[in-house]
Order: sequence, then structure tokens, then C-alpha cells
Amino acid sequence: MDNHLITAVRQNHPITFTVANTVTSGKVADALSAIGASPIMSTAPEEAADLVAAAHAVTLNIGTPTAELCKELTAVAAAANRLHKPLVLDPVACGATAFRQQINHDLLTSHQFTVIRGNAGEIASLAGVDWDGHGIDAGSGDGDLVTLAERCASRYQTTVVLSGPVDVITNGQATRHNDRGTERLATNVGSGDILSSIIAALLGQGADPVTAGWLGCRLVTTAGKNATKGTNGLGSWQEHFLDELTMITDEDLA
Ligand SMILES: Nc1ncnc2c1ncn2[C@@H]1O[C@H](COP(=O)(O)OP(=O)(O)O)[C@@H](O)[C@H]1O
Ligand SMILES: Cc1ncsc1CCOP(=O)(O)O
Ligand SMILES: [Mg+2]
Repeated sequence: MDNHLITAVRQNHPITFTVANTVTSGKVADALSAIGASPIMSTAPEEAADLVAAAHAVTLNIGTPTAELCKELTAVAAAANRLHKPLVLDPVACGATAFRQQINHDLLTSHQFTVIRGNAGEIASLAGVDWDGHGIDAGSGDGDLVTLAERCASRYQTTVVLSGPVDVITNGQATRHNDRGTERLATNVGSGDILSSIIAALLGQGADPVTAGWLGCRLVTTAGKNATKGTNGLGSWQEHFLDELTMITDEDLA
């Protein structure tokens, strides 16, 4: 595995285009900038092809979907496939409503994604596995999470990053785990959105999907864990988290 990826991101500033949700767009942009990537967000189908052409990687975040935004999501996904740009899906709360289920189904059956990054509830919904989802959070269910992630990876012929207390990264053949992290990440709104777009930045820097998935999880959880030192509430942790993302190096991720 290339252990110079973070250094390369900080040198090359890969343009990382995110169709973001309206809740955490700013947090995602700041986190991408902190690791050295160059973020850009847009919701205009009129510029979808031009922005995808300029970007090194793309993330579709379905956190606050609208019928209008679906035009953008489709235009960006089609352009990313046409231009062979890495494409990441964050299917936020995809099991929570029929509307979200339909949007994610339409995207996944019409376009090829490089990586799908979601929590266990979201991955279970995409894999067609019964799960007791809980809004944007993982919820609870039975079954082995590796099997769940592999089933989703196989269904959509992609790499799946199933995030949680232990992250599972698999393309159906190779499977990796990341057990570093802190509970604070679970309750911080935007942790997953940040992770999905950081994975896109690493793909944009040339990492293969499993490496980008594992390294993204390692990067976010290392920064998250380090940020707990000397902090009490969520607010101070968020500030420290961004500082940690700014300072993190390849050596910190071993
Ligand atoms: N209980 C936990 N303990 C440690 N790390 C966690 C925990 N839950 C989530 N994380 C980490 O938080 C990040 C976001 O994952 P997650 O919370 O599953 O995404 P989402 O915010 O989309 O639900 C990941 O890097 C994951 O490793
Ligand atoms: C609260 C909320 N509602 C729609 S999107 C969103 C943010 C989800 O962020 P994350 O999945 O990273 O926790
Ligand atoms: Mg999420």
C-alpha cells in the first residue's frame, strides 16, 4: 500500500467535487481543505459536466435530496462514468424513506460507483437485508457485518466501506478492517460525510478503492481519537478534530 498518499494529497490538492447535503456541506469542505485536497460543491446540472471534467474525484451525498437535486445527481454520475472519474456514493439514511430508497436504487442501477460508504443501516438497506434503521444513524440488526458489506459489494460490483465501531472495507474479494476511533465520531454530525469525501480525495490522488477506503477510515479515526485529548464537549472536540486533520501525516496512519 502506498504510504505517501497523504503527503501526495498535500502536494497535489486533488480537486474533490461533492454534491453535498445542506447540513454538513461546510464541514466537508473544511475537512477536505485540512487534509490538503481542493473541495468544490455545486448543485447546478448546467455545470455538472464541466465540474466533473475539472475534478479528480466526485462524491454524491444523498443527505438532503430533492426532486430538483436528482437532476444534478444523475448528470454528475453520468459525467463521472463517461469521463472515468472515481465516483463515491454516501447514501445517507437511504432506508428511512421510500423517496431515498428510490433515489439510491436509480443511481446504483444506472451508474457505476467506485465506492459506496455508509453505516451499517445504510449498507443493509442497499443490500436488501432487514435492519432496524435509525434516521441518519446505524440503528441495529442481526448478522455479520463483513457478510453484509460483501453482499452489498457484490450486488453493485463495487467497493463498500461499512463504517462503525469497526470499519469494514471490502470489494467482495479483499477485506480490511479499521478498529481505531472514538465514540465522539459516532455522535458528531458529518463524520460520515467527511469520511466519504476524504475517500474520494484519496481516489482522486490515485489510490485503489480498497486502499482509499481503509486509509480514509484510518485518517478520520486517528484524527478523531487524537482530538479527544484535552477536550470535553462536542464543540471543542470539533475544533481539535479539524486541527488534527490539518496536521496528520502518513506516518500517523500506520
Ligand atoms: N462507535 C464508534 N467508535 C469509533 N468510531 C466510530 C464509531 N462510530 C463511527 N465511528 C467512526 O466515525 C466515522 C463515521 O462513521 P459513521 O458514524 O458510521 O458514519 P455516519 O455518520 O454516516 O453514520 C467513521 O470513521 C467510523 O470509523
Ligand atoms: C443530520 C442530517 N440530515 C440529513 S443529512 C445530515 C447529516 C448526516 O451526516 P453524517 O451521515 O455524516 O452523520
Ligand atoms: Mg452518514
